Amino acid sequence: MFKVNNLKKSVEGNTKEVLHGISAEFEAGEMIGVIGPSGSGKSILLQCLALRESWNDGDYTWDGKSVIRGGGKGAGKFRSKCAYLEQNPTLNPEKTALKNVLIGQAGQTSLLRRLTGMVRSDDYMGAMDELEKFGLLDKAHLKAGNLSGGERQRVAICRALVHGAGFIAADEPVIGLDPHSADKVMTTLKSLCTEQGKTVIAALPIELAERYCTRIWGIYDGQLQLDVKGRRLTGEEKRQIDLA
Ligand SMILES: Nc1ncnc2c1ncn2[C@@H]1O[C@H](COP(=O)(O)OP(=O)(O)OP(=O)(O)O)[C@@H](O)[C@H]1O
Repeated sequence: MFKVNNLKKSVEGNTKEVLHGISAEFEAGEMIGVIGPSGSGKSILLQCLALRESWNDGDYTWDGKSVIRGGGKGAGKFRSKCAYLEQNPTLNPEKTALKNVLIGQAGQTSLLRRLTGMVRSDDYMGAMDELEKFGLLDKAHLKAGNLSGGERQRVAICRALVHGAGFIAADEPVIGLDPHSADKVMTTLKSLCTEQGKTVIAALPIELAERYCTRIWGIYDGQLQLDVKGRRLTGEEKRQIDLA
């Protein structure tokens, strides 16, 4: 179980608090859609939960173990189990999809590996297996720069999994994609939860959160205003987070 208690985060030299004490518990296998108006704190919350940002106050535990009490970046073994997917994944456009998967993401794999690109043959097989699972085998040897947006996002998901992510925070992972590609990415994320017991927390438009997620968090002004099962939200619920 993951538990976050009274998480507070300030920016601009700690002069502006943007998360005002978020508390929640969630389980492995959940797919949580985070919705809320622009500037409400969705991205920064995801970055804290994926240990890409430090926070100022509050505890965060995984199965009762403190990730870093009182906030902090770089919680070693925990950090390598989390992946953070950005809107436009940072793949090296000059390297193949396979190589991008193998080398890994900053924060999840060592700098040495990313600089030298050195990998073992087991890793190669693992990466090819993962690419195949997501229907990307025929793209493995294409340069990432020549892939579509949806394919790039799915390569980034493969990369996260190959490097051991059990927890994936995704910041608007389908923004700018056509509906078909968006559906493929969302289905991929959902299958990680239902079939592999991974945990996904994604900032999403309401309609996608309602359609794909098992749970919905509504953020308004740095606070968790809404925490409900994944379903169509009522007008009143949308009004609570100013999305009516
Ligand atoms: N590095 C930073 N420096 C200063 N302010 C920041 C920083 N990061 C975030 N903020 C502020 O924190 C608040 C929350 O930002 P965040 O990006 O988390 O919002 P969001 O809900 O993801 O918005 P959007 O939907 O537009 O992406 C905003 O007021 C934003 O301006």
